[in-house]
Amino acid sequence: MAVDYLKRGKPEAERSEDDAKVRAVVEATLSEIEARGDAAVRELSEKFDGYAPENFRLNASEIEALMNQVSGRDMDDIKFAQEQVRKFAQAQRDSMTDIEVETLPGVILGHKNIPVRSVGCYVPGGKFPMVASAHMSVATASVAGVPRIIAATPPFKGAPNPAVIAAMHLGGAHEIYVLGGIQAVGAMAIGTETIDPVHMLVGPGNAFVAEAKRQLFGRVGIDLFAGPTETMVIADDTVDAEMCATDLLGQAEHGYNSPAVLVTNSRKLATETLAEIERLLEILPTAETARKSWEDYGEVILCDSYDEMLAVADEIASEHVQVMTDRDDWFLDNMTCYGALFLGPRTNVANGDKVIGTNHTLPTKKAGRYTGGLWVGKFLKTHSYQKILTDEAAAEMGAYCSRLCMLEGFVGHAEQANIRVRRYGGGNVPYGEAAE
Ligand SMILES: NC(=O)c1ccc[n+]([C@@H]2O[C@H](COP(=O)([O-])OP(=O)(O)OC[C@H]3O[C@@H](n4cnc5c(N)ncnc54)[C@H](O)[C@@H]3O)[C@@H](O)[C@H]2O)c1
Ligand SMILES: [Zn+2]
Repeated sequence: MAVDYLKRGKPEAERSEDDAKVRAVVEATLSEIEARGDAAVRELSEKFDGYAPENFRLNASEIEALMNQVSGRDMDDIKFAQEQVRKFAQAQRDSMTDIEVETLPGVILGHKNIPVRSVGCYVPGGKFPMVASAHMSVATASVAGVPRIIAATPPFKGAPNPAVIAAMHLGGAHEIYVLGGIQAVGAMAIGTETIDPVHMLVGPGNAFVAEAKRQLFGRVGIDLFAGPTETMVIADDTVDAEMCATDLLGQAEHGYNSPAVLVTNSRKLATETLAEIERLLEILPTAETARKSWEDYGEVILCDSYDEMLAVADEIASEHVQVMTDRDDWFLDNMTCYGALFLGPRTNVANGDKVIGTNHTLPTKKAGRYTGGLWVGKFLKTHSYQKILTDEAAAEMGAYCSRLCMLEGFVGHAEQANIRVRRYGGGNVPYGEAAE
């Protein structure tokens, strides 16, 4: 490919070194929680968040008091956003049907969608109190019909954040814990003296949270690998540098490690965007983190053609992909690896993050190659079942089954089939006489 990097981020080797450090911290911390439960959780919360109240779980009157601190306007905005998330989640839920089909006469196969019985929703809150993450996990779990929804978020500046707690409560959380990071996801998945373990963890978070979920996978289910935010802008000459720079920095501000990548076929747009980013970094109040992310992870990739832009974008598999070209729907039709697409200059990633109704918990670190984001379907387990209704079907399926079992040498398996051929088919077992 003839792509030209006008700006490159840190080399891959340095990125994997950072990952290895995080892996080691997470492993040690999870073992602590496993070994010492609540005591370890308390020490970790004190160490990382300077927070160690008598109870990490908020009681009903604490929740009410916090909700009372949220202004009417903020409350209405939170309700509006949750309504959009619920509407789309409900439409997606309605698209998933239980099925039952007769594949052969008398042979019935089906599947049922069953909600996970308990989930732990992590709502990030280290740098920013991420109110919207509560809609994405808690409200969506509630649309799925999860009977026990617990939610955790770190204290923000030393105390529970009223708007985040309000969103968790309105979203339908049954238990709310003010706990962050590895100790939050560890406690919810492993369980402690005071927290009943859940069956599945969901929600985004920083590198520590995402890695902790990854290490806990197997013991519990997880939604997906949703770590530090990534964004990509695919643009041509139909948009200007101010729009592209704004969209890149708008997501780079998440933290010190959020990749923002411009993929374009216009050298003019590429160079102007580089200059525009420098200009905006002088005035953006969150420039400190945005600049660090941009310097370490920002990239500007110049391509020769739209096909090449598509190939580069699929290879990177960015979490958010904002497309602003003369053929946005062509990208929708042809892109295969990404978290979510934001199509056309009127759309933007912040809409998706906060309000439009699609889920903002999305795959990072190339996880978009094998999964989409969190959605109502992730809270549902699809289980199959089968039944044979007639003697004829039992005998016919049994004959095939018996021979196929013996093909693999499974005599005990074959007997399961044979006994049914004898009882319901009235005939000889398929390998019967010869084998006896
Ligand atoms: N992929 C997605 O869908 C998505 C969506 C929204 C947000 N995000 C990401 O969520 C993240 C939020 O990060 P945040 O840090 O603001 O909040 P966070 O709640 O994820 O993490 C805060 C916690 O991290 C722990 N922590 C901090 N430094 C630590 C250290 N050195 N060792 C161990 N633990 C440590 C602390 O316990 C603290 O409570 C951002 O990276 C953002 O990009 C991702
Ligand atoms: Zn964002």
